[in-house]
Amino acid sequence: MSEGLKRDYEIGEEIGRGRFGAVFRCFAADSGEALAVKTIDKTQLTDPTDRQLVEREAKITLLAAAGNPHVVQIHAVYEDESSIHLVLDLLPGPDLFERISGRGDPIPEPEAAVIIAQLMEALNACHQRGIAHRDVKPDNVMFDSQGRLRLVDFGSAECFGKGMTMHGVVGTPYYVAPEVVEGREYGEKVDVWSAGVILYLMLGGIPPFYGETATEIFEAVMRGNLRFPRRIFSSVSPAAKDLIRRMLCRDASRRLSADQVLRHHWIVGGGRALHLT
Ligand SMILES: Nc1ncnc2c1ncn2[C@@H]1O[C@H](COP(=O)(O)OP(=O)(O)OP(=O)(O)O)[C@@H](O)[C@H]1O
Repeated sequence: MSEGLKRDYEIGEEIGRGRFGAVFRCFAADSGEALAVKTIDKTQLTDPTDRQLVEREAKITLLAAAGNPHVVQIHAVYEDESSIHLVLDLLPGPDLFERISGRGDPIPEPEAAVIIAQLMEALNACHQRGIAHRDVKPDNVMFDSQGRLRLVDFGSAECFGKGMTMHGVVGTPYYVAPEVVEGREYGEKVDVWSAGVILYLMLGGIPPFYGETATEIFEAVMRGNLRFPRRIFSSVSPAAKDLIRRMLCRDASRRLSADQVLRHHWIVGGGRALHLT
Protein backbone atom coordinates (compact mmCIF):
# COMPACT_ATOMS: atom_id res chain seq x y z
CA MET A 1 0.00 0.00 0.00
CA SER A 2 1.21 3.52 -0.83
CA GLU A 3 3.25 5.17 1.97
CA GLY A 4 1.47 8.48 1.39
CA LEU A 5 -1.95 6.87 1.75
CA LYS A 6 -0.93 5.11 4.99
CA ARG A 7 0.45 8.39 6.35
CA ASP A 8 -2.64 10.47 5.50
CA TYR A 9 -5.49 8.00 6.11
CA GLU A 10 -6.40 5.19 8.48
CA ILE A 11 -7.87 2.37 6.37
CA GLY A 12 -11.01 0.62 7.66
CA GLU A 13 -13.13 -2.30 6.45
CA GLU A 14 -13.95 -3.22 2.85
CA ILE A 15 -17.31 -1.81 1.76
CA GLY A 16 -17.47 -2.84 -1.89
CA ARG A 17 -15.73 -4.66 -4.70
CA GLY A 18 -15.49 -3.89 -8.42
CA ARG A 19 -13.87 -5.49 -11.47
CA PHE A 20 -10.34 -4.32 -10.73
CA GLY A 21 -10.23 -3.66 -7.02
CA ALA A 22 -12.01 -2.90 -3.80
CA VAL A 23 -13.43 0.06 -1.90
CA PHE A 24 -12.58 0.56 1.79
CA ARG A 25 -13.84 2.95 4.45
CA CYS A 26 -11.04 5.30 5.55
CA PHE A 27 -10.48 8.19 7.95
CA ALA A 28 -8.40 11.34 7.33
CA ALA A 29 -5.49 11.37 9.83
CA ASP A 30 -5.73 15.15 10.37
CA SER A 31 -9.50 15.70 10.63
CA GLY A 32 -10.88 12.20 11.30
CA GLU A 33 -13.32 12.70 8.39
CA ALA A 34 -14.82 9.41 7.17
CA LEU A 35 -14.17 8.85 3.44
CA ALA A 36 -13.86 5.95 0.98
CA VAL A 37 -10.75 4.75 -0.82
CA LYS A 38 -11.09 2.90 -4.12
CA THR A 39 -8.00 0.76 -4.69
CA ILE A 40 -7.42 -0.43 -8.25
CA ASP A 41 -5.10 -3.39 -8.71
CA LYS A 42 -2.95 -2.51 -11.74
CA THR A 43 -1.62 -6.07 -11.99
CA GLN A 44 -5.11 -7.28 -13.05
CA LEU A 45 -5.16 -4.92 -16.01
CA THR A 46 -4.02 -7.19 -18.81
CA ASP A 47 -6.15 -5.57 -21.52
CA PRO A 48 -4.54 -2.33 -22.84
CA THR A 49 -7.92 -0.56 -23.17
CA ASP A 50 -8.78 -1.35 -19.52
CA ARG A 51 -5.35 -0.09 -18.45
CA GLN A 52 -5.81 3.16 -20.35
CA LEU A 53 -9.31 3.73 -18.91
CA VAL A 54 -8.19 3.05 -15.34
CA GLU A 55 -5.18 5.32 -15.68
CA ARG A 56 -7.48 8.12 -16.82
CA GLU A 57 -10.17 7.51 -14.15
CA ALA A 58 -8.67 9.85 -11.51
CA LYS A 59 -8.09 12.69 -13.99
CA ILE A 60 -11.58 12.44 -15.50
CA THR A 61 -13.26 12.16 -12.07
CA LEU A 62 -11.43 15.33 -10.96
CA LEU A 63 -12.52 17.17 -14.09
CA ALA A 64 -16.12 15.94 -13.81
CA ALA A 65 -16.40 16.62 -10.06
CA ALA A 66 -15.10 20.21 -9.92
CA GLY A 67 -18.06 22.38 -8.89
CA ASN A 68 -20.48 19.59 -9.84
CA PRO A 69 -22.63 18.79 -6.76
CA HIS A 70 -24.00 15.57 -8.24
CA VAL A 71 -20.67 13.87 -8.97
CA VAL A 72 -18.65 12.04 -6.30
CA GLN A 73 -15.87 14.32 -5.03
CA ILE A 74 -12.28 13.12 -5.19
CA HIS A 75 -10.07 14.16 -2.25
CA ALA A 76 -6.68 12.66 -3.13
CA VAL A 77 -4.94 10.23 -5.50
CA TYR A 78 -1.97 7.97 -4.66
CA GLU A 79 -0.14 5.58 -6.94
CA ASP A 80 2.42 2.89 -6.21
CA GLU A 81 3.94 -0.04 -8.14
CA SER A 82 0.84 -2.22 -8.04
CA SER A 83 -2.12 0.06 -7.29
CA ILE A 84 -3.91 3.35 -7.82
CA HIS A 85 -5.85 4.68 -4.81
CA LEU A 86 -8.65 7.23 -5.21
CA VAL A 87 -9.86 8.84 -1.97
CA LEU A 88 -13.56 9.70 -2.48
CA ASP A 89 -16.58 10.97 -0.56
CA LEU A 90 -18.04 8.16 1.53
CA LEU A 91 -21.47 7.44 0.05
CA PRO A 92 -23.46 5.47 2.59
CA GLY A 93 -25.95 3.98 0.11
CA PRO A 94 -28.27 2.29 -0.73
CA ASP A 95 -27.42 2.95 -4.38
CA LEU A 96 -30.21 3.36 -6.96
CA PHE A 97 -30.03 -0.33 -7.93
CA GLU A 98 -30.74 -1.31 -4.31
CA ARG A 99 -33.45 1.36 -4.06
CA ILE A 100 -35.24 0.00 -7.14
CA SER A 101 -34.84 -3.70 -6.37
CA GLY A 102 -35.37 -3.40 -2.59
CA ARG A 103 -38.71 -1.70 -2.98
CA GLY A 104 -40.54 -4.20 -5.19
CA ASP A 105 -43.00 -1.52 -6.41
CA PRO A 106 -42.30 1.12 -9.03
CA ILE A 107 -40.94 4.44 -7.78
CA PRO A 108 -43.63 7.20 -7.63
CA GLU A 109 -43.30 9.78 -10.43
CA PRO A 110 -42.39 12.79 -8.24
CA GLU A 111 -39.57 10.79 -6.61
CA ALA A 112 -38.35 9.48 -9.99
CA ALA A 113 -38.42 13.03 -11.42
CA VAL A 114 -36.14 14.31 -8.63
CA ILE A 115 -33.69 11.44 -9.24
CA ILE A 116 -33.64 11.93 -13.03
CA ALA A 117 -33.30 15.71 -12.65
CA GLN A 118 -30.23 15.30 -10.41
CA LEU A 119 -28.75 12.65 -12.71
CA MET A 120 -29.24 14.91 -15.73
CA GLU A 121 -27.68 17.86 -13.84
CA ALA A 122 -24.62 15.66 -13.29
CA LEU A 123 -24.52 14.50 -16.92
CA ASN A 124 -25.20 17.94 -18.38
CA ALA A 125 -22.22 19.37 -16.47
CA CYS A 126 -20.04 16.44 -17.64
CA HIS A 127 -21.14 16.82 -21.27
CA GLN A 128 -20.47 20.57 -21.22
CA ARG A 129 -16.91 19.76 -20.11
CA GLY A 130 -16.51 17.23 -22.91
CA ILE A 131 -16.85 14.12 -20.72
CA ALA A 132 -19.11 11.18 -21.53
CA HIS A 133 -19.61 8.76 -18.60
CA ARG A 134 -20.48 5.75 -20.83
CA ASP A 135 -21.56 3.46 -17.98
CA VAL A 136 -24.64 5.14 -16.54
CA LYS A 137 -26.59 2.46 -14.64
CA PRO A 138 -28.40 2.31 -11.26
CA ASP A 139 -25.34 0.81 -9.49
CA ASN A 140 -23.35 3.91 -10.43
CA VAL A 141 -25.98 6.26 -9.02
CA MET A 142 -25.31 6.64 -5.29
CA PHE A 143 -26.48 9.06 -2.59
CA ASP A 144 -24.58 11.09 0.01
CA SER A 145 -25.51 11.44 3.68
CA GLN A 146 -27.89 14.32 2.82
CA GLY A 147 -29.67 12.11 0.28
CA ARG A 148 -28.20 14.03 -2.66
CA LEU A 149 -27.53 12.00 -5.81
CA ARG A 150 -23.88 11.39 -6.74
CA LEU A 151 -22.78 9.86 -10.03
CA VAL A 152 -19.80 7.53 -9.47
CA ASP A 153 -17.37 5.31 -11.38
CA PHE A 154 -15.74 7.22 -14.23
CA GLY A 155 -13.75 4.07 -15.05
CA SER A 156 -15.34 3.86 -18.53
CA ALA A 157 -15.54 7.61 -19.20
CA GLU A 158 -14.10 9.27 -22.28
CA CYS A 159 -13.26 12.86 -23.21
CA PHE A 160 -14.61 14.15 -26.49
CA GLY A 161 -13.97 17.42 -28.33
CA LYS A 162 -16.54 19.73 -29.91
CA GLY A 163 -18.25 17.86 -32.75
CA MET A 164 -16.01 14.82 -32.19
CA THR A 165 -17.32 11.30 -31.91
CA MET A 166 -16.20 8.32 -29.79
CA HIS A 167 -16.02 4.62 -30.52
CA GLY A 168 -15.51 1.37 -28.61
CA VAL A 169 -18.03 -0.92 -26.95
CA VAL A 170 -18.27 -0.06 -23.25
CA GLY A 171 -21.17 -0.07 -20.82
CA THR A 172 -23.58 -2.59 -19.36
CA PRO A 173 -25.99 -4.56 -21.63
CA TYR A 174 -29.41 -3.35 -20.36
CA TYR A 175 -28.33 0.30 -20.44
CA VAL A 176 -26.15 0.55 -23.52
CA ALA A 177 -27.31 2.67 -26.50
CA PRO A 178 -27.95 1.04 -29.92
CA GLU A 179 -25.21 3.04 -31.68
CA VAL A 180 -22.67 1.58 -29.20
CA VAL A 181 -23.91 -2.00 -29.71
CA GLU A 182 -23.79 -1.53 -33.49
CA GLY A 183 -20.13 -0.52 -33.25
CA ARG A 184 -20.79 2.88 -34.80
CA GLU A 185 -19.20 6.21 -33.88
CA TYR A 186 -21.23 7.89 -31.15
CA GLY A 187 -21.52 11.00 -28.99
CA GLU A 188 -22.37 11.93 -25.41
CA LYS A 189 -26.09 11.20 -25.97
CA VAL A 190 -25.33 7.53 -25.18
CA ASP A 191 -25.61 8.70 -21.54
CA VAL A 192 -29.10 10.11 -22.15
CA TRP A 193 -30.18 6.74 -23.55
CA SER A 194 -28.88 4.97 -20.43
CA ALA A 195 -30.68 7.46 -18.18
CA GLY A 196 -33.86 6.80 -20.21
CA VAL A 197 -33.51 3.08 -19.46
CA ILE A 198 -33.18 3.96 -15.76
CA LEU A 199 -36.34 6.12 -15.90
CA TYR A 200 -38.30 3.31 -17.58
CA LEU A 201 -37.03 0.85 -14.97
CA MET A 202 -37.95 3.15 -12.06
CA LEU A 203 -41.53 3.72 -13.29
CA GLY A 204 -42.23 0.23 -14.64
CA GLY A 205 -40.03 -2.05 -12.56
CA ILE A 206 -38.84 -3.93 -15.69
CA PRO A 207 -36.13 -3.06 -18.23
CA PRO A 208 -37.37 -1.77 -21.62
CA PHE A 209 -35.11 -4.11 -23.63
CA TYR A 210 -34.95 -7.58 -22.17
CA GLY A 211 -33.08 -10.80 -22.91
CA GLU A 212 -31.86 -13.86 -21.03
CA THR A 213 -28.27 -13.39 -22.19
CA ALA A 214 -26.10 -10.38 -23.08
CA THR A 215 -26.50 -11.26 -26.80
CA GLU A 216 -30.30 -11.35 -26.51
CA ILE A 217 -30.32 -8.02 -24.65
CA PHE A 218 -28.12 -6.44 -27.36
CA GLU A 219 -30.53 -7.76 -30.04
CA ALA A 220 -33.48 -6.24 -28.17
CA VAL A 221 -31.63 -2.90 -27.85
CA MET A 222 -30.84 -2.88 -31.57
CA ARG A 223 -34.49 -3.63 -32.48
CA GLY A 224 -35.32 -0.68 -30.21
CA ASN A 225 -38.98 -1.67 -30.04
CA LEU A 226 -40.09 0.49 -27.11
CA ARG A 227 -43.37 -0.57 -25.54
CA PHE A 228 -45.32 0.40 -22.45
CA PRO A 229 -47.26 -2.76 -21.46
CA ARG A 230 -50.70 -1.62 -20.27
CA ARG A 231 -50.77 -3.79 -17.15
CA ILE A 232 -47.59 -2.12 -15.90
CA PHE A 233 -47.74 1.40 -17.32
CA SER A 234 -51.50 2.19 -17.16
CA SER A 235 -51.01 4.51 -14.19
CA VAL A 236 -47.87 6.18 -15.57
CA SER A 237 -48.57 9.71 -16.91
CA PRO A 238 -48.43 10.50 -20.66
CA ALA A 239 -45.81 13.16 -19.86
CA ALA A 240 -43.45 10.60 -18.31
CA LYS A 241 -43.92 8.26 -21.30
CA ASP A 242 -43.29 11.16 -23.68
CA LEU A 243 -39.97 11.90 -21.95
CA ILE A 244 -38.95 8.22 -22.01
CA ARG A 245 -39.69 8.05 -25.78
CA ARG A 246 -37.55 11.13 -26.40
CA MET A 247 -34.67 9.75 -24.30
CA LEU A 248 -34.91 6.27 -25.85
CA CYS A 249 -35.03 7.59 -29.41
CA ARG A 250 -32.92 5.28 -31.62
CA ASP A 251 -31.84 8.20 -33.79
CA ALA A 252 -29.28 9.98 -31.59
CA SER A 253 -29.62 13.21 -33.60
CA ARG A 254 -33.29 13.38 -32.55
CA ARG A 255 -32.70 12.12 -29.00
CA LEU A 256 -32.89 14.84 -26.33
CA SER A 257 -29.65 16.23 -24.92
CA ALA A 258 -29.15 16.25 -21.12
CA ASP A 259 -29.97 19.96 -21.13
CA GLN A 260 -33.21 19.38 -23.07
CA VAL A 261 -34.26 16.63 -20.64
CA LEU A 262 -33.91 19.15 -17.80
CA ARG A 263 -36.32 21.46 -19.67
CA HIS A 264 -38.92 18.77 -20.42
CA HIS A 265 -42.33 19.57 -18.86
CA TRP A 266 -42.39 16.36 -16.78
CA ILE A 267 -39.08 17.29 -15.12
CA VAL A 268 -39.98 20.98 -14.76
CA GLY A 269 -43.31 19.98 -13.18
CA GLY A 270 -41.54 17.65 -10.70
CA GLY A 271 -43.17 14.51 -12.15
CA ARG A 272 -46.64 15.95 -11.62
CA ALA A 273 -47.29 17.29 -15.14
CA LEU A 274 -50.30 15.40 -16.41
CA HIS A 275 -50.83 17.00 -19.83
CA LEU A 276 -48.59 17.11 -22.87
CA THR A 277 -47.97 20.63 -24.12
N1 LIG B 1 -17.56 6.52 -2.74
C1 LIG B 1 -18.09 5.37 -2.30
N2 LIG B 1 -18.61 5.28 -1.05
C2 LIG B 1 -19.13 4.09 -0.61
N3 LIG B 1 -19.17 2.96 -1.34
C3 LIG B 1 -18.66 3.00 -2.58
C4 LIG B 1 -18.09 4.19 -3.14
N4 LIG B 1 -17.67 3.92 -4.40
C5 LIG B 1 -17.96 2.63 -4.62
N5 LIG B 1 -18.56 2.07 -3.54
C6 LIG B 1 -19.01 0.68 -3.41
O1 LIG B 1 -18.00 -0.17 -3.88
C7 LIG B 1 -18.49 -1.02 -4.93
C8 LIG B 1 -17.41 -1.15 -5.98
O2 LIG B 1 -17.23 0.09 -6.62
P1 LIG B 1 -16.36 0.24 -7.93
O3 LIG B 1 -16.62 1.59 -8.51
O4 LIG B 1 -14.96 -0.17 -7.67
O5 LIG B 1 -16.86 -0.92 -8.77
P2 LIG B 1 -18.09 -1.11 -9.73
O6 LIG B 1 -19.08 0.03 -9.57
O7 LIG B 1 -18.57 -2.47 -9.57
O8 LIG B 1 -17.35 -0.85 -11.05
P3 LIG B 1 -16.87 -1.81 -12.15
O9 LIG B 1 -18.07 -1.90 -13.05
O10 LIG B 1 -15.74 -1.03 -12.72
O11 LIG B 1 -16.47 -3.08 -11.54
C9 LIG B 1 -19.74 -0.32 -5.44
O12 LIG B 1 -20.68 -1.25 -5.92
C10 LIG B 1 -20.26 0.40 -4.21
O13 LIG B 1 -21.09 -0.46 -3.45
